[in-house]
Amino acid sequence: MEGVTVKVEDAAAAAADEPRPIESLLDVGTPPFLTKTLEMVEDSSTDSVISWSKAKNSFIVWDPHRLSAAFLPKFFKHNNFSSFVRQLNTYDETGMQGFRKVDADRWEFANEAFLSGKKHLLKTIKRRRNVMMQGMSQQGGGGASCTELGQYGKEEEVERLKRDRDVLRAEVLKLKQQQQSSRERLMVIEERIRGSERKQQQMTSFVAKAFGNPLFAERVANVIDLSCKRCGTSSNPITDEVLEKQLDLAPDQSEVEAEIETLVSAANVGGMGSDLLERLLSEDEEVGAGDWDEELQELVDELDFIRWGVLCSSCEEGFTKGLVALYLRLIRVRSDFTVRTSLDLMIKKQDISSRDLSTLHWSMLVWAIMASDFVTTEMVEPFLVLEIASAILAAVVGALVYLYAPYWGVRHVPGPPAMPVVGHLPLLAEYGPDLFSVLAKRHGPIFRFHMGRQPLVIVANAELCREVGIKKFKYFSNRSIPSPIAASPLHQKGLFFTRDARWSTMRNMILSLYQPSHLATLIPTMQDLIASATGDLGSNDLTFSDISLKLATDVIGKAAFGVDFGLSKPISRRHEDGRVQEFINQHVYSTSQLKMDLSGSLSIILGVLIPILQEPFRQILKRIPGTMDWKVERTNMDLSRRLDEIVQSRMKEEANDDPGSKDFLSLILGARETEKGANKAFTSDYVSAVTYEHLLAGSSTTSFTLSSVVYLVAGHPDVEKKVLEEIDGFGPHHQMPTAHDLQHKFPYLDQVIKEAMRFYTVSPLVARETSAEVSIGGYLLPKGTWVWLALGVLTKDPVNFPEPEKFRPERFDPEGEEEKRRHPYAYIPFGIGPRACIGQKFSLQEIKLSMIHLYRKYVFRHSPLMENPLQLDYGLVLNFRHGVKVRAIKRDV
Ligand code: HEM
Repeated sequence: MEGVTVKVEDAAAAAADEPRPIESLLDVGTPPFLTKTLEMVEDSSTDSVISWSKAKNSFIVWDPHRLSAAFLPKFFKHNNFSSFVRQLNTYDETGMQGFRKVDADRWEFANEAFLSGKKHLLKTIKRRRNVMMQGMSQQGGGGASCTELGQYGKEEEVERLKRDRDVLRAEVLKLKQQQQSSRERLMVIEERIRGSERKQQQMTSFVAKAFGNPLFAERVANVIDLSCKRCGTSSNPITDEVLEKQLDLAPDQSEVEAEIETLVSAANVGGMGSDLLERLLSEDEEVGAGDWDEELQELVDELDFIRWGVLCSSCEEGFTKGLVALYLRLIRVRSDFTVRTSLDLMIKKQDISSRDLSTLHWSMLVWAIMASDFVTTEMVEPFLVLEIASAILAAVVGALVYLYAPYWGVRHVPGPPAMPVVGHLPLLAEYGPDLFSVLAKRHGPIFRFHMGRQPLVIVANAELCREVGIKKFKYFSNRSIPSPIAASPLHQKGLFFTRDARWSTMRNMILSLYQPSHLATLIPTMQDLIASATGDLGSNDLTFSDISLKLATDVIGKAAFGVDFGLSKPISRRHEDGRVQEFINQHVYSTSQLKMDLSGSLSIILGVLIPILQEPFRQILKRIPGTMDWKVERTNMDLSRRLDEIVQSRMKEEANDDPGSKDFLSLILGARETEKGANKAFTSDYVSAVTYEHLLAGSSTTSFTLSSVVYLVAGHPDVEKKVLEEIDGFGPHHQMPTAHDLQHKFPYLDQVIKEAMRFYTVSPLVARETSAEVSIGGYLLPKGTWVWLALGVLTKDPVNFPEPEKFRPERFDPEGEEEKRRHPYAYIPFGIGPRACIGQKFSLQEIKLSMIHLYRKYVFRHSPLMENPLQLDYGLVLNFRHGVKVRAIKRDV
């Protein structure tokens, strides 16, 4: 650190900031207080209250109360007599210019310079120098004062001390701030020095290597004979003595340090140079041409070795050789900042001003050596090989750190050994969704699963789910964003993936649209669509899951957008235009890309394996026609455009006060205007995304659930019998149930639906992400950990669901023992806590209505074309791989 000086950037400003002694703050010329007091005493109208003594060399306060009430406010803007006395007291009564309390029995004060008609003398009266010390001694009872320490004195002292304390506090604060900023500056400088030292070490080790090479040494020896080839001038002033120094091959640490010391002190001669060096060293500061005058020249002269480099300045060749000699010399002395300074100087002198100095700094070494006669490529090669090898090593270490960093934070959580890059994905391919039950059995209720590089902490226990979803919700209020979604802004802007404050504003607003009263108004629309979809199922084998998907899409299309997609109508009755069909095609394509395995687009796969590559690759691939990324991008763009069109035209309708249809979109646009803060959160792109999300979240989940009910009931005649009894028992088949009926008159359907959702949990994993470090199940999870709740494991746990592989709706009978015994959060197919599914009631209403319609007309049997056991696809939600194939048998009723 020796020889390093800290530059004061702005002396004036710094001086202004400097703390000043309290005395100087008090030294303010003739105090207004004295002037006003004199005025008050002089004023003959106040004589009954305050007046001169007979001798006119002291004044007497005859009536302190009246003085406080009538005159102090007028002259001093307060009515506090004690304050007035205190002010007098701040003028040193023991000094020549002080106030004395003349008479112990009355308020009479005197001062040599406080005389009638002698206003000009007032400025000679000075305030006491050390008010605080005086105050303290008074407190201790010592010292004389003009104030009697009675009623006024003590209060007075307290007030004064308070004020003094405040002044001191402000001073201390200021000093602290200055100390802090000095400390910060020091840290910056230390960091720079460390950086310089690092570079110097690298350079030294290179030079040591170069000089260790006999060929190099030999070439250096030739320096003596070198002369400039072009102009013939002897460019080499290097004497034997200098050469000896240069060939001192193993630079001794202490010698090098000594050289640096010499250099720095040379630069500092007479206080000159150090500031300049500082400024040259500073990366933030540009040194203008005007700064390069005498001072610099002096510095150059002192750093005499620089002359070696510029001796042959008559031609470029000479310059190059001189430069190389200089450079080698400079890097040997390990003074990096000197190298910079000198190079800058050299370049300035040779007028190569346009070069980028910072780039030059490193490349200069290689360039200079290659361009010179001193060094051959063979000499440099080992150095380059070393460089390349270190670069490769650094890259490998970097890659390993990148790949394993997320794992490191959760390494204590148990889990099976993970393969590099792909993690546990091969296990998922082998076991399918059952994998998590298998892992829970092996590793307990909380374990690690690596989706590619990303570790997930899987929670497979009802109580822990309650902890994550409800008790510690504030740490888990957001969802982690998986790779397929990270690639799609359209999907990210829905409620599902929005975060923090925006999420809560959006959620509160949407929730208000899901009031039971609004859901009840949707019943007739749902019934129309269901009747149309299930009107004629024929008697052939059919893929029921396709029918239910069309139906669910139509229902949600109508409820969300007010658009009749008409997918479930017979083709002859569809009045769809090409645009609707195109929209649906795009929707289906976009949805089918959201897979969690390795079958998505290349950028999505990369997102799973090496997330850092996902976005760059997506950007490239989406521009290459024919790639899956290109198709996804186009589809999503088209989809967004169409959604925007729908939103824009609906906005216009709203603006025109056109009542239109009261679908979700209209309601949300209306609420946007009325609810506080909603307009900000719900910009039109978010409105599009949330509306579209309904289509996404509402269609495949509902359709999957309805299909699994039909599939499971078809395989369980006893259940089917009870279902039919309940539906038939409700009333004549033309009687449509109301919202109230749906809630209270179909208890067995409730149980069947619940059991089907338990049997095939459409969303077996629910995602969360920690927003701060938090402990779950005894494991401390760092901020940003992906924590997923394994709803699918809970529903297959025999502790909560005995004989879980059996389809038995009665286990949900509210009167049954099993239901009563079960942990309240063992069955959560719609999620848990404030982030649970928003569409739960909507979809249950739709499923129940569909069942009533279907089973009034048909019963179903498994088609022989149906595989056994049923195969599932594992995407963002579960799907039937080959669909649910059944045969509809018309009921004879
Ligand atoms: C059987 C049908 C459905 C099932 C099984 C289901 C399941 C789920 C699950 C498990 C979650 C995550 C909950 C959590 O993280 O705790 C969720 C969230 C969500 N669901 Fe559903 N869902 C269904 C139908 C619907 C429908 C019909 C809609 C729309 C009308 C919908 C809209 C949403 C939305 C917007 C969220 C995100 C809520 C938020 O983050 O605040 N879902 N759903």
